[in-house]
Amino acid sequence: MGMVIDGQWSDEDRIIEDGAFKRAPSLFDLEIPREVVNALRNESGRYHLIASMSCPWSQRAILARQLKGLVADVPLHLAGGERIEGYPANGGDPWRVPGTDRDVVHLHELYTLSLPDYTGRVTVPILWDSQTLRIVSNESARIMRAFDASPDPNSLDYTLVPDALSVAIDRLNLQLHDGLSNAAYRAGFAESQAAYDTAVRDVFKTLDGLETRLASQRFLHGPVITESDWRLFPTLVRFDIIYYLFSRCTLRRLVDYPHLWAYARDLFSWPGVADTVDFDAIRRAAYVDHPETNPFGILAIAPDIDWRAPHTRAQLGPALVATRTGDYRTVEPVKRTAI
Ligand SMILES: N[C@@H](CCC(=O)N[C@@H](CS)C(=O)NCC(=O)O)C(=O)O
Repeated sequence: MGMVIDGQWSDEDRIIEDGAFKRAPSLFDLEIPREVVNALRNESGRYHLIASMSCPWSQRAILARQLKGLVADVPLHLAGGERIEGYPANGGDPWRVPGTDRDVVHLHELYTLSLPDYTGRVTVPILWDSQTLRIVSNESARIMRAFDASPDPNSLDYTLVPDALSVAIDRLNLQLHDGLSNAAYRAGFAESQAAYDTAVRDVFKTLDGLETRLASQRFLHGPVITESDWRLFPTLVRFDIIYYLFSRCTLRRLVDYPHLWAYARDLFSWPGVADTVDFDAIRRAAYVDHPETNPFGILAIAPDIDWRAPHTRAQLGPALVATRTGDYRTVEPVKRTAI
């Protein structure tokens, strides 16, 4: 896939160790300061989200932007297309860097504009400051938290990380990352049987645990929807179309888990959420953009499943959100504008 070393693009990769895929830490991974959180709305148009519809980590940021009503204030730019020198910024065409009169073709140029001697991977999502011309963050978890912390003046101002649940949310997020969301990539990119075996075991152990958990409660932490749910959702969306086959997670499909599958459709039906899902982009990026694992670029047919089928989860109780003052309210859906 390639990376940037001392400010220069290199086709070298440092992501496999002993046959196992190791996700590199994000370099721009500091807590996003309060001034930035406040400026997201107060200085509308200053911060830009660069993301890809195929990428689950990007989808987390896109979801938070959508759910927290930041669509008009934080413009979204979609990167994607054939990976030559990593992600193209605009499908291979020139792309004007927000805040400059400079055009770039590859996303790595944004990284080196921000940090000329950058060494690391060139990943999405990116939160870009068009005033200082710096990457504020390239870590979806940080971006989600910053978007969540921005009070929404046009809707019920709820938080996805209520104080009373924050420890449980952090703990579960970590388990879901290690045991499922990242494990699906460990399975897919494994270069040894042992690495694959470990990863795929983690994936299904985690899915089995989620199925039990969601049999008796509407969301991961009970009746209230939280960040953990929205971090899990992009992984579930991708399961049957890419992780099952492309990543060889072939023990079971999402649709084989009745509670988890209904839960995923419940989240999909949330206002604005379907707009964050591009099934075709997800499939194409996996099958066509990875010639090392799929040399003929043959696009597997999409499974015949209906994400809009009724989900019946309301029988477990109403969906609640947590206000910043700590009480719970039933959700009044707000129709969000398209992304
Ligand atoms: N820790 C990052 C991971 C982001 C990430 O790995 N994104 C993938 C796309 S799904 C990427 O940009 N990969 C390109 C590469 O590693 O070269 C986050 O959650 O924001």
